Amino acid sequence: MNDFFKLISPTDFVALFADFAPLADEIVPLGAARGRVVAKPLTSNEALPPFSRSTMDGYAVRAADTFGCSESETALLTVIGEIAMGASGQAFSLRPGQAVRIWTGGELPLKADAVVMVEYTQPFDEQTVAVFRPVAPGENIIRAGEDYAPGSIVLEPGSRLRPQDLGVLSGLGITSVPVYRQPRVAILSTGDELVPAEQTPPPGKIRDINSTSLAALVEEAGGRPLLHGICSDDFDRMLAVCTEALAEADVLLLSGGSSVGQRDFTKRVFAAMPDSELLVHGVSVRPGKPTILARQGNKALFGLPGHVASALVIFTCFVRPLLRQYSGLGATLGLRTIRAITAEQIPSTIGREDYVRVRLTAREEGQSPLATPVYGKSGLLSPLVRADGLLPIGRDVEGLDRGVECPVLLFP
Ligand SMILES: Nc1nc2c(c(=O)[nH]1)N[C@H]1C(S)=C(S)[C@@H](COP(=O)(O)OP(=O)(O)OC[C@H]3O[C@@H](n4cnc5c(N)ncnc54)[C@H](O)[C@@H]3O)O[C@H]1N2
Ligand code: MOO
Repeated sequence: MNDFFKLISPTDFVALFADFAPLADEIVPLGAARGRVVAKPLTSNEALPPFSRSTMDGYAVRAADTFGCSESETALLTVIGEIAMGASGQAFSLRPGQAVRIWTGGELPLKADAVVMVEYTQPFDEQTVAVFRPVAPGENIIRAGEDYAPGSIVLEPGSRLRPQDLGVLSGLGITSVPVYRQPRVAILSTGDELVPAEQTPPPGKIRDINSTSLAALVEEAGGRPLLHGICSDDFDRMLAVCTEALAEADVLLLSGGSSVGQRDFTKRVFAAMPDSELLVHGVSVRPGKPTILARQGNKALFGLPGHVASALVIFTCFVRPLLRQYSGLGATLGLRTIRAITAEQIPSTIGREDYVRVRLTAREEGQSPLATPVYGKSGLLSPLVRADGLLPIGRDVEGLDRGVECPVLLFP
């Protein structure tokens, strides 16, 4: 009996990733840090903003001087000067009854606690401005340190850097960041029927699809794909190519090249690699049952099913969480999930977790979208192209009725 049938559950599969350590950290400049994952706490050494600033064009005032003023009873304030943009406001200190002309973003003068918008003022004479709407203390200003106080933690380890995060770091003068190294993922397609996508396949051959879709999936998940092309179904050749590819990588993805009996072939290649250990040979999911996982120290080797849709689903459910584990994000799917309603009855077989490809149709506002299954053999990609996400149906569930609520994992 071939040991395809020693199936591991998807949960047990993902649990294995806890034994893979996140990769070491490295320092990268801010310009190259988008999407990278922070490896150490980032703390502000200074206040942001560094000084109290006006958020409007107008007059910096002592708010109390404007209390009770109105259109019929204006407050008359003496204008003692103007703070040019980029000049320090500390050149002025307001005494009661005084104001200073200020622009959006300018540093407040000493003793000022609010800004009156220019629209609510009128010049009275050369040195006096009439204010006809009162302001409260703190109005129209951002206080020093209101964004971040000195010593506060700005980003915790495990944060994936988004544009707004990078903006804050640059505001604080943190121009390089410690981040986890990106996992390097060697991608190898195998099968004597495959030719590179640039070539016109002769009869009996097809173009390599998996290399391209897997490389894009790796990039999207924050890894760095290393393409190794196509390898023929030859044990010695494959052992040499896999060994060489893994030497430069953290993960090896080997897709196809081995139906049933020949699956042992991938297993034998992985087993023959120095210091390797076989962890999984078959997982109870559909599509993608004939999946192999081996490790070599902290490196992982995946034997992915050759069928194009199966390879994609297995990447999403298993390779992606491992890449996240290496990147410091934890072994999670990292996909957005939404609640949807099944548009029709969806059958499923007991014993295997089904990942049904579904298309979502919006309904009226406030209502969950409808999930319609897009059926198709796992050798076809068009169902995945038409689908918006995957609807997991548990191992012990026989199927879903029409009209039931279900979670849908959205494709990234
Ligand atoms: N008698 C049985 N046959 C098969 C079984 C089974 O249990 N008994 N399992 C089926 C299932 S399920 C899957 S999934 C596949 C597993 O396929 P392999 O991983 O062994 O890979 P291949 O046989 O090489 O490929 C299958 C299919 O995919 C095409 N392929 C492979 N690589 C690529 C690529 N890079 N780009 C495009 N297409 C690729 C290949 O030409 C085959 O058509 O086995 C079933 N068979
Ligand atoms: O398990 Mo296969 O991956 O159904 O096509």
